[in-house]
Amino acid sequence: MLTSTSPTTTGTPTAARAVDATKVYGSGEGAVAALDHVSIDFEAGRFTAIMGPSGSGKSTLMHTVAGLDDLTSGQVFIGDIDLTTLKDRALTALRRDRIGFIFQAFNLVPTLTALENITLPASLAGRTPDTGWLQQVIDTVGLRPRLSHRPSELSGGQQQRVAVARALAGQPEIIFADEPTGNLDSRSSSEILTFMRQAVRDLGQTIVMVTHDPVAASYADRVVVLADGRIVDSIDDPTPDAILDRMKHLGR
Ligand SMILES: Nc1ncnc2c1ncn2[C@@H]1O[C@H](COP(=O)(O)OP(=O)(O)OP(=O)(O)O)[C@@H](O)[C@H]1O
Repeated sequence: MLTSTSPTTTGTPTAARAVDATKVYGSGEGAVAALDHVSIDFEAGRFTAIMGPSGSGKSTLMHTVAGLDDLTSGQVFIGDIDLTTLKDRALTALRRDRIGFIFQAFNLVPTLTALENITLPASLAGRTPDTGWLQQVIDTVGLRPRLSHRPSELSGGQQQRVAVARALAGQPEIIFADEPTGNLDSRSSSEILTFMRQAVRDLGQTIVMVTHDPVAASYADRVVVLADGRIVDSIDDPTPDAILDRMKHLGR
């Protein structure tokens, strides 16, 4: 894991970065700059939250850095690889081999067991997951007693734990999580966020998470705040109060 990260000027390896990234939707008078010359490093082995008002460009930033959408100008890197130079097939392979995803809707396959769902990406890629690692992930997310259950036999929180384990199982260089607790009650949310936190602390995982929730964001090492397609703030070791306070200063 984390083999091809590149050092920043501060010496901290970055798992992903955007350089002068701009994304414009539409043209002429109707053009919207969803990202407006954004440059940011996502450091390896850290948990970063992306916050900002609705329409500020959070999803666009995540989707372009994850290679799910292209930029109008600028560059995005996963490790040392400039995604803007890759053709579709290479991009698909890179997403499959090096990136993990967790979505708000858990996106599990209903006919497969929890264990089969966890190992599905590796199976599709023709790989056998590292057994020791898989066991560690299963224990980290506390799923051992539920491995033979199908998604319909699991609570929402348990289903999202399966999705977290699925993302972790392939030892991706970086995991992108899009509102991963948006569909969960507060208890399940705090469980999932605790697992994500643990994965960063104990397993060295890199996670980037989009969220609207200051409590969810407070589990991160750093919160990056977007407004109108630009990065307007960055908060280290955030607390919910500190985040709320800084968001208030955005005047929204
Ligand atoms: N496919 C699209 N076509 C046109 N405009 C788009 C498209 N996708 C996003 N936008 C616009 O780009 C801007 C940023 O959208 P984005 O979804 O990245 O914001 P967001 O911060 O994730 O919002 P939310 O919190 O509501 O999900 C918005 O003004 C949005 O309307």
